[in-house]
Amino acid sequence: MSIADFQPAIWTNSSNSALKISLVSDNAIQFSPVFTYPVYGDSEQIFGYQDLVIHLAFDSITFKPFVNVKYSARLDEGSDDAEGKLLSCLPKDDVVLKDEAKWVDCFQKERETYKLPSQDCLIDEYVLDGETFAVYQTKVTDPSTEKLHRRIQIFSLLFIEAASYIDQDDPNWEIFWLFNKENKQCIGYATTYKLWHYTGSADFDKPENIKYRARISQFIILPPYQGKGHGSHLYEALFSHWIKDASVTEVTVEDPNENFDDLRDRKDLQRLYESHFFNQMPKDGEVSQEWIESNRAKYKIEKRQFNRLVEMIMMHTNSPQFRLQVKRRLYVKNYDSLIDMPEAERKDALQKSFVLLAEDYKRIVAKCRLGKRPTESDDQNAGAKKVKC
Ligand SMILES: CC(=O)SCCNC(=O)CCNC(=O)[C@H](O)C(C)(C)COP(=O)(O)OP(=O)(O)OC[C@H]1O[C@@H](n2cnc3c(N)ncnc32)[C@H](O)[C@@H]1OP(=O)(O)O
Repeated sequence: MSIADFQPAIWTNSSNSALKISLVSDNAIQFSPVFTYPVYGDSEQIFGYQDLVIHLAFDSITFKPFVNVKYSARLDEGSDDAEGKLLSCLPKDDVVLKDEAKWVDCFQKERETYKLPSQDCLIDEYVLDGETFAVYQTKVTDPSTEKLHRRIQIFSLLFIEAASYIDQDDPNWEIFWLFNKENKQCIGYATTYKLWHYTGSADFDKPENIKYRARISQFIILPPYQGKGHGSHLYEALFSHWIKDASVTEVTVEDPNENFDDLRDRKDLQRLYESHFFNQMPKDGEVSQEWIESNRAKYKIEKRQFNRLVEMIMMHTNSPQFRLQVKRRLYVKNYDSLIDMPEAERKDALQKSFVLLAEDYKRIVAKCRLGKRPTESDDQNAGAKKVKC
């Protein structure tokens, strides 16, 4: 060994690059994780190996897991346990290690008896590119999907920031599953929870009137199936389901990221457009918070989101009150930081936030089918930087 062989850098691997995930059907589709810190720690590094590759493969139907860790050299002392750390996030005694033929044999046997959840759990179906996809709702404890959830939940850790495993024994957790109905492949899933919503003593005294906020916790479309409209369909299926459920007062989302926010904005706006809400908006003057409150309940959209949607509609319909409506809300929201500023500085800060927000709204509206074709300038705005207010 030369001196260079003892330098820590050559024994240090990025866990995001080393981990290769595959979904296997007739062929294998390989992709990389976005986050590995829940598995390998905050630095997302694995020490003690050269040329480290960690193969984590799943059968695309049963999700039977397979792990094979390969490297050209490993330090005898002080190296991380690349395999053990990954196994601790996968269901115990379920993973096939190294023996690929055994793994293929196992999942092929499982496939023979593998079933989708029962028809009672079916809440929606749609056809995309000639194939039928179905959304099923099950409790996390449901025996029909419990095993699948234990296997697939690592995708939440690897693709959703700050995700952690949900309590597998708490039946209040529900999962909305998206499957390709023809080949039984799981396309994605959303974990959800209903939180009790106190709506006053009258309802409180009658258990049959107890209300809930439905919260989307983890929402994922598996990487090979993204960008085809499945996320939009799954979100719409969840929302339609809760609109019909009288016990649900509103739909909330836990810690959405930018991509999810985009999808949610587009779908919420489209739904309001299709229910002719745009025509019901007050034509003149500011849209009052009382009006917003009385209308948002009907659509089960949470307050901040509904305010933003109302503003997007005002912009889209060229309401002369759009600017004032946005600035009023931003002023109230940022009151503590704005109040101590000199007036000119305050106006400038509000104007800058308004311009950024309006650009963002244009970008979102341009992606929706709201009865007019997107213009060339909409397309240019589509690349605008995203700022959430
Ligand atoms: C609450 C939370 O969990 S927040 C975390 C959200 N989850 C994640 O970030 C995990 C990783 N990412 C994902 O799971 C997915 O990418 C999601 C959930 C964010 C989006 O799901 P997708 O199925 O990719 O969404 P969908 O396909 O409906 O829309 C995404 C894009 O595809 C476009 N699209 C929709 N249908 C089609 C189609 N038929 N052909 C081509 N493009 C399409 C949409 O216009 C959209 O475009 P954009 O990227 O410019 O906004």
